Amino acid sequence: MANQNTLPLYQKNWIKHRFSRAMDSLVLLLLFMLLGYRVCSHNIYTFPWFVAFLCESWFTFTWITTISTKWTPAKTTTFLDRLFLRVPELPQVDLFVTTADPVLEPPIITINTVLSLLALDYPANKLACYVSDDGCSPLTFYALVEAAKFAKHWIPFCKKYNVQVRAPFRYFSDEVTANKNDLPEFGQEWLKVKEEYGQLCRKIQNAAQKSNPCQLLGEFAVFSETQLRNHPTIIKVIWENKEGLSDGVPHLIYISREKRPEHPHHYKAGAMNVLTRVSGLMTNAPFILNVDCDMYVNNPKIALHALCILLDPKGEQEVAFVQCPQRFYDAVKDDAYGNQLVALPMYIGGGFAGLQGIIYAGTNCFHRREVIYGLSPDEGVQNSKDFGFTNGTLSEKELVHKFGTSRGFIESATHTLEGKIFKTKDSLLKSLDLEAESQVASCEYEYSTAWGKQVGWIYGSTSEDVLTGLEMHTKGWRSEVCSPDPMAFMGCSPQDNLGQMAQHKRWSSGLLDIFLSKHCPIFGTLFGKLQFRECLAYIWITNWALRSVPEICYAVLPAYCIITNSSFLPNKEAGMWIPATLFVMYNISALLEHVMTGLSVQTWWNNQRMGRITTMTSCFFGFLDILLKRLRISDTVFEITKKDQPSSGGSNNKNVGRFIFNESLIFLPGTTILLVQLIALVTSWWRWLTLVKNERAYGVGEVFCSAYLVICYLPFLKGLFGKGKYGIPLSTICKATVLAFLFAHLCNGTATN
Ligand SMILES: O=c1ccn([C@@H]2O[C@H](COP(=O)(O)OP(=O)(O)O[C@H]3O[C@H](CO)[C@@H](O)[C@H](O)[C@H]3O)[C@@H](O)[C@H]2O)c(=O)[nH]1
Ligand SMILES: [Mn+2]
Repeated sequence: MANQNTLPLYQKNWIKHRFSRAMDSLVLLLLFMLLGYRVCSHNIYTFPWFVAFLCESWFTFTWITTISTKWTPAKTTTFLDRLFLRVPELPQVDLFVTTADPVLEPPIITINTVLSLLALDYPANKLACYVSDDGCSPLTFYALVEAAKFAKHWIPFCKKYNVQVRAPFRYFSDEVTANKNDLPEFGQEWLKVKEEYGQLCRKIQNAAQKSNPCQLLGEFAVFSETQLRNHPTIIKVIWENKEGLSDGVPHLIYISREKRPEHPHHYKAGAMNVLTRVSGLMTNAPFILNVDCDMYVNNPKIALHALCILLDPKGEQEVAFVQCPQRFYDAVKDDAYGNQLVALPMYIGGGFAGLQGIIYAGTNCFHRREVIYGLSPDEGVQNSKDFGFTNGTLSEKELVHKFGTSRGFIESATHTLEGKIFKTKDSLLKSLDLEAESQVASCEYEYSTAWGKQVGWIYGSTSEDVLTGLEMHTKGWRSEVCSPDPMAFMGCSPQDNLGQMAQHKRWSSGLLDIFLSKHCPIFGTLFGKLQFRECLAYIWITNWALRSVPEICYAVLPAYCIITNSSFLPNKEAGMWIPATLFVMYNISALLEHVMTGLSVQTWWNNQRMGRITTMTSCFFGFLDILLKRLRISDTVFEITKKDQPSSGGSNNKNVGRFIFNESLIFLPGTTILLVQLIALVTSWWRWLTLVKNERAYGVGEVFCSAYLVICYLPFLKGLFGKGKYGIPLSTICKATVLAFLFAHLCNGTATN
C-alpha cells in the first residue's frame, strides 16, 4: 500500500467538452471562409466591404483566443481525509476583508461576511480576521464590535449543529432550517440565537439612523475628527482569542489606513497591501484568504479544501494561489442584466484552469504570503530557503528598499521568505506596538519601496486583481480553481443595469490598462515565464474594451448600407450562406452551453443581448477612459458597486429586470445606435415601396442585422417611451437624435460622392 503521507491531496481532471470544441471549430472555419470569400471577391471591393473585412479579422482573432482558452478545460477534486494524514498541524490563515463605504456597502453585509469567516470549520486559534475600512466609518467599527459579541453565541451554535450557511442573514432567512434538526434543544437554541441576531440588526439600524452614530465617546472618540480622505491610521483589536482556544472566537482586527488628500491611496490594492503589512506584524500567517465585504462563506470547510491544493507536495512547489468561483445570491430572474457570470466562468474559467491557471478574481482567493512578497517558484524550491536575510548577505539597504523602513516588518517578512514558523507573541494586545502598526499603515510608508511594484498587490489598474495574478503567472507560478460542493462563497451582484454598467466599465478599462502597460501578457511570454496559451487567454480577457470599437463599427454597417443603398454582406451571391450559417452556429453553440450548464433559454438570450449592449456602451466607455488616461487628461477611478440590503421574501416586483436610465453619457452610444437602426429600417421600408428589387444593392442580410440590433436594444427602445427613471432622459434622446441624423446625412454625403 502506498504511504498515505505521499498520496496527492488533490487531483486534476480534464473535462472533455467535445461538442463545444466541434461547434467552436466550425465557427472558426466559417470565419476563415468569410474572410477568404471577401479577399477573393475582387469585383465588389467597396468601403463597407473593407470595413467589414477589418472587423471580421478582429472577431476571428478574438475567436482564436477564445477557442485556445476553452480547448482543454480542467477541474480539481480535493481529498480532505488525506489532508490530516499529511499535515498533523494545520497552518495559520489570515483572513482579509475590505470595505470602503458604509452606504454603498451596508455594515450589516460586512459583518455577515466577517461572522461567516470567524465561524469557519478551522481551529479558531489559527485564524485572524482583519477588516480594512476605507470608509473610516464609526458605524462599520460599531457593527464589528457588536458582531464580535454575537460571534460568541453564533460560532458555538454553528459548530454544534454543523450549520452549513454561516452568514446569519442567509441562515435565518430560510425558515425551514428550524425544523431540519430533530434534537429537542435545537429549536430553543435556534430561537435564542435568532433573537440575538435580530437584536444585533436593530442596534446597527438604530446607530445608522443617528447622525452621530456612536456618540463618538470612549472607543469611538478616534473617529471624531476624521474626514473620509483625511485622517490618521486607526487600528483596533476588537477581539483577541487570548487563551488561544481552538473552539473560541478568532482574533478580529479593525484597520482604517491613513489617508491624506495629497497622497494617492490606490484603492483596493492599497488597502490589501496595508492589511498584508499589519497582519505581518501581528500574526504573519503563511496563508491569506481575501474576500470582498459581501462575499460570505457558503461552505465552512473551504479553507481545508484550499489547503489540500496549497499543501499538496506538487501544489506546494507550483501553485501560487487558489481561486474559488464567485456566485451571487438574490439573482435577478433569468439574469436580465447579464452579470451572474455562470456559463462564462464555467467554460472560459475551466479553460484557464486547464492552462497555467485561473486568473485572480480579487475575492474568494487563498494566497501564499511569500508569493505576495515577490517570491518566484524557482526560489521557492531551493532546499534551504536562505535569501541572505539572516546571514546578512542582503544588505539592510536592499531590504528597506524592498519592504520599507519598519524593522519589525522586515523581520517578519524574513521569517516568511525563509519558510520559518512565525512564533506569535504571547498576546496580540501586549505585543500591539501601535506605533509600528500605524507606521506600516501610513500613507508615506510605501514611497521608494517595492510595494505595488514587485511586492504585494500591484498598482496601476482598477483591475488590480487580474494584474496581481498575471505578475505571479509571469514569474512561473501556476494557480488552481477550487470549487467544492456546496459553492464556497456567495456574494452580491449589482441589482440594476446602472451598477452592472459601471462595473463592466471599471473591469474593461482596468483590463485594457494592463494590456497597454509594461505588464502586458505578450511581454510576459517573451521575457517571462507566462506560457503561450495562458498569454492568449490573458489577451482574450484584457482586450475586452478594445472589442467595443470593431463591434460599434460592425453595428453601424448594416444601417450605413441600407441608407446608402450598398452592401457589406455577400447577399446575392452564393456566399450568402456563410454569414448566415455563422450566425446560426454561433448562437446554437452559445445556447447549448447555457442549457448544458442548467440555465434557461431566456438567460441565454439575456446574456447575448447584454453582451452586445455592454460591449458597445460600458466597454466603449472603458476604452475612452483609458484613452483619456494615456493622454493624461483624466485618471481612472474605482467606482464601488452598490451592495443592496438582502431582500426578504424574494423580488416579485414587476419592474425587476427593467432598465433604468439617468443623465449619464453612458446611455448615449446605445440610444444613438438604436435610432440609427430605426432610421435604416424606415429607409429600407421606403426603398422597398419605391425601388424595384434589382435597384436595391443591399439584401435580406443587412435588414436582418438592423432588425436584430433593434431587438438586442429592446430595453433602450422601451426607454424611449418610458417614464421617470425607466425613461431615457430627453437630453440624451435629443443628443442621440442629432448624432443619428448626422450619421444618416454623412452616409448620404459619401453615397453621392
Ligand atoms: O478604495 C477602495 C475601493 C474598493 N475597495 C473594496 O474592493 C472590493 C471590491 O469592490 P466592489 O465595488 O465590490 O467591486 P466588484 O466589481 O464587485 O469587484 C470585483 O472587481 C474588483 C476589481 O475591479 C476586485 O477588486 C474585486 O475583488 C472583484 O470582486 C470591496 O470589498 C470594496 O470595499 C476598497 O477596499 N477600497
Ligand atoms: Mn463586489
